[in-house]
Parts: sequence; C-alpha cells; structure tokens
Amino acid sequence: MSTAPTPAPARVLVLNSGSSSVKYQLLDMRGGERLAQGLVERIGEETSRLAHTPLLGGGSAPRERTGPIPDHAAALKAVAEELAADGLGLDSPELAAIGHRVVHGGLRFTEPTVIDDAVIAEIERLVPVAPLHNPANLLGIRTAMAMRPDLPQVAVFDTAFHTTMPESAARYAIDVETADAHRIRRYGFHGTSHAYVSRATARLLGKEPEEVNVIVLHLGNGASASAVRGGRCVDTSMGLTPLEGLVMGTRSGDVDPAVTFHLKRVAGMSADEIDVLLNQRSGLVGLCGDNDMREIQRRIEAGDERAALAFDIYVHRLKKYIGAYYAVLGRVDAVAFTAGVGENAAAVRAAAVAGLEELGLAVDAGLNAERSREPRLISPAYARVAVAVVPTDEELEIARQTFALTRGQVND
Ligand SMILES: Nc1ncnc2c1ncn2[C@@H]1O[C@H](COP(=O)(O)OP(=O)(O)O)[C@@H](O)[C@H]1O
Ligand SMILES: CC(=O)OP(=O)(O)O
Ligand SMILES: [Mg+2]
Repeated sequence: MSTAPTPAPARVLVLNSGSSSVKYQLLDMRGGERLAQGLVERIGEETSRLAHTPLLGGGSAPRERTGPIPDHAAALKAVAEELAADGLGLDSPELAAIGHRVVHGGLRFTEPTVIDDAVIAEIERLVPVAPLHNPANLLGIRTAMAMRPDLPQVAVFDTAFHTTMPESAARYAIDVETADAHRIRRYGFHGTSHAYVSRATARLLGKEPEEVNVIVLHLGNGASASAVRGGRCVDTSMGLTPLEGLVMGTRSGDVDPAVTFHLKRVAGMSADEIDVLLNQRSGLVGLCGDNDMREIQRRIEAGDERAALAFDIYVHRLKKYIGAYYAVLGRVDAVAFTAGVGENAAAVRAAAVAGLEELGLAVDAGLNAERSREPRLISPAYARVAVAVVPTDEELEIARQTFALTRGQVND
C-alpha cells in the first residue's frame, strides 16, 4: 500500500511589531496565497483593538476584539487564538517559519538571518539607536519563540537594503575616529519597503530594476525617502536612527543638531527628555496636535490654520528631498509614493510635485484622485518622469525572504 508523500510545510507567519501595535499576515508560499491578516493596536492601553481578516478560500467577514491587551505577549496570544479559530493555529504542522521585521540591524546584519541567542543579543545592543522599534521587535521575537521553539524564526532588517550606499552618502562629516568608535553613520530604514516598491515601480514601467532610477517616498507614520539607482540604494533620508529626514507623524525629521544642545543648556532638558520631544512630540503631532493625515485634511477643509501650516511644512520637506535625490541620481525614471499617506493622500502627492514641471515632473489631477490597491501611474502622458502610486507590502517581502532562507528559493 502506498501513501501520498506529505508536502513540506510552506506557510509563513509574518510579525511586524511596532511600539504599540502588531501587524501580521499568514501566507502560503507554495500557492502564493494570503490566508489571514490583521492588526493589534493600542497595546498597553484600555482601548486595545484586534482586527482579524480571514482570507482563506475567498475570505470571510473581518472579526474585531476590543478591550485591554496589556503587552505584546498577550497580543500574540490573541492573534494565535484568532488564527486557530480559522483552523490556522500556530501549532499547525504546515507552518514552516516565522518572519519578523527588525528595524535596526546595525553593520552586522545585511541579509535576512535565522534568529538565535547571538542575534537576539545584537538586536538588543542596538536598542539605543532604534528606541521606538527594536524593543517591540524583540518582544515579538521572544513571544513567538516561546510559542514555537521548534520553528526557524527569521529576522528581516529595515537597514539591509541600504547597505549598498556609497560612503559619500553613508558617512556624516564628523570626526572620523569618533564616528568609527561609536559606529555613527547613516543606516537608513524602511528598506524592505524601498526594495519592494522600487522593484514594483520598474515592473509598472515594463522595465527591469537594473534599468531604472527611482525616488521612493515611503510616507507612513514613520516616513523616509530613498534614491535607488538600477535597483541599488544610493541614498536615503533616515540616518543613525529613524529620526532624521522627512517630517513624520510624531518625529521632527531634520533639525539643526545644535537644537539639542540649546534645549539642554537653555531649557534645562535632559537627553532623554529631548529624545522624547523629537521622537514622540514633534512632526505633525507637535505642529498641530494630530498625526493622522486624514484628520489634518479634515481640519484644513474646515479652515484650521495650524493644520494648514503643518501640511505645508510636511510638503516643503518632501519637495526638498525629491529635488536632492533628483540631483543625486542625475536621471530619474520615476517617483513612487507609498505607505499610508503616500498611497492615500492625493493632496500630499499633488503638493509635493507641484511646480516641478521643469524637472519633468507632473501629476494628472484625475488620475491622482482615483483610488486603487494596484500600482498605477498618476503622471500625464507628456511628463518625462513617471509619478506612481505603488502600494507597499512589507509583510509579503518579509515572508518571501523568510521562506527563501528556510526552504529554498522562491520566485518573485
Ligand atoms: N485615507 C487616508 N488619507 C490620508 N492619510 C491616510 C489615509 N489612510 C492612512 N493615512 C495615513 O497613513 C498613516 C499610517 O500609515 P502606515 O503606512 O500604515 O504607517 P505605519 O506602518 O508606520 O503604522 C496614518 O497615520 C495616516 O496619517
Ligand atoms: C523605521 C520606522 O520609522 O518604522 P515605522 O514607520 O514603522 O515607525
Ligand atoms: Mg510602516
């Protein structure tokens, strides 16, 4: 009597743990199917919320839980219960690996890496340079490892894509010995998204990644720009930490570094207080009290001047980076907008590109106003440079890299 061979497990669970949220997806890498996805937000507050969407076999209605979820361990337990209710529990023999987004990989991690004690220790060592992110990533890793100690768990680093930057872009102009002793340099973040979106933009243009130069604008809660030449990152706006560069939801982006000594000497603030000010009480929230672009747009329509100024500061900074990366690249084939703000806020896209016709950049108002989950062009046919909206999918990219590392090659 013959028995059919059991297929090798091919499901990957991806965890993207933020400071107060966990985004997750379960994917079947053999069929390329997404089985479930969800989000736990406001972890640690009374009003935590889990939204779970089953997608298996055409999917069914999203489920929601509200009520306190005290920490990431409890969040992951709740996620495991939701998955189990769909017959997709973490104890499933079909689960091949768990992939984790890790924000700071420092100089050591340039590739996806199977997690062991030494990897955990290094991610921990990097906490001071990613204070909002690496601690949450570690909690997700530790909880998942406790649940499935037998499974390979893979870290996919935000910094990895940016390791191709030339020294001229990666080095700050500060004393070389001091910089090297403390590993101070531009690392860059959101790399999984910049890599995915720059490739998807090339595909949208009907070209290979090697053939095109792309400026990617990842505008989420955190926001960063990158200059990608022929598929390789040559510059990016975030630096030693995810604080530098664009104006973000709660982060200032670029400021004169002397602001920090000034606040210490004149306002008597400690280093920790300045850290909290610039990372959590600045950006859009610091400028107008709201960090959600939807709310800012509603306020602008109602005639709110503080919201309008916050929007203008946000867009002014964005435009400066488009110009800077245009100059870095010399020739630009496309500017791609992605992440929550980039994919949804047509007004931000229009304002960021306004007045750049001499650079070959323009946005068609009708195309810009359309809504779609597919990558699409929003520039008029006559424009020399394509302007595109390209939804990012960090979870899919993390799943691919996790599966490739643990089970062999997957096709793009
Ligand atoms: N329809 C929309 N219009 C304008 N902005 C939006 C819209 N939907 C989401 N956003 C913005 O996207 C942000 C979240 O982006 P996202 O990429 O999900 O961030 P993160 O992954 O950093 O949590 C929200 O804070 C909000 O400002
Ligand atoms: C690195 C970073 O800023 O990530 P996020 O946008 O998820 O906060
Ligand atoms: Mg994000």
